[in-house]
Amino acid sequence: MSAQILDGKATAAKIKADLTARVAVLRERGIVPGLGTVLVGDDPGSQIYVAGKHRDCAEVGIASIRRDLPATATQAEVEAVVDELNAADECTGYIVQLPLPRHLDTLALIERMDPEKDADGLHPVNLGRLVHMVDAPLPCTPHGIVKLLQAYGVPLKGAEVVVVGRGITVGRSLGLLLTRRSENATVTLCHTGTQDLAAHTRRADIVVAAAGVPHLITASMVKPGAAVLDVGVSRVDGKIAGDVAPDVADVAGFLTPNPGGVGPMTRALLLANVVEAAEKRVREQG
Ligand SMILES: Nc1nc(=O)c2c([nH]1)NC[C@@H]1CN(c3ccc(C(=O)N[C@@H](CCC(=O)O)C(=O)O)cc3)C=[N+]21
Repeated sequence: MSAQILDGKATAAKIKADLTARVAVLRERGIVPGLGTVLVGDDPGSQIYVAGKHRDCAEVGIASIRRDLPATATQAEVEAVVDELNAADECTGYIVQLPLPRHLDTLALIERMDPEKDADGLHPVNLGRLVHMVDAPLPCTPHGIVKLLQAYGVPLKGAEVVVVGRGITVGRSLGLLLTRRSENATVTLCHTGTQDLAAHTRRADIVVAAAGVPHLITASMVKPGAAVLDVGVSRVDGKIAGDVAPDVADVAGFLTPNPGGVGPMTRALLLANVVEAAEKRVREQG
């Protein structure tokens, strides 16, 4: 038996086609959505991701605004760029690429962003809005995971979901999305302090591996037929290694490829946040 592939690339392409149409409507009204990226330093992985985001923008008609700073940039220098993008009308949403060099205060920079321009959905105000269940830009990877499961008809209502990894960008916020009334899943959040990880994952209908530990999830840890989503992006010997071991394909019912799974969905939902911010601006300013 082999798992059905949860094709993130194909699902992201459909989302981007819908966004392209919405951007065209905005452009007819004289509004051009613009995505800004703030990249500090020269980490090769981050360079590739940022380049990919600008390629996606070009594909759907979103304007690109790039701000690249050297690894030696001071807190004040990055803050000045954040202030500039907060004020820039042509920038409807932006991200500060993570991780930042260690001498910078990441939370202080995210808090300084205009929450209405937070394309990552990671500003404390927007995470708070998510807790309160009011409208806000959603964190892109968790949102992409929910959209991908829905696209393949994987049932969420009543499902037992085990999320592995408690990072802000994925694990911690995914539980908030999946436990909304509209999704109604039951979520267990596992982390490095979890006593018996396999005992949890074996009970799960859906396993989301977002720990950043290569091949952490193996076949013996997965219930036959379960959906397994691989969020890991470790680099081992220059190749991307996910959190899910290849033999999981023999027991899982649904599986994301990696690359080609969660990554492209993350990028598509980032664009969605930018388009939605532009549409919201139109609604509010007429
Ligand atoms: N402020 C911020 N927001 C982010 O969303 C953010 C970030 N910082 N820092 C780094 C992580 C990582 N991340 C990825 C997104 C897409 C792919 C992706 O599309 N990967 C391709 C493969 C690309 C390749 O070959 O490297 C795929 O999975 O098919 C990967 C990784 C977003 N992140």
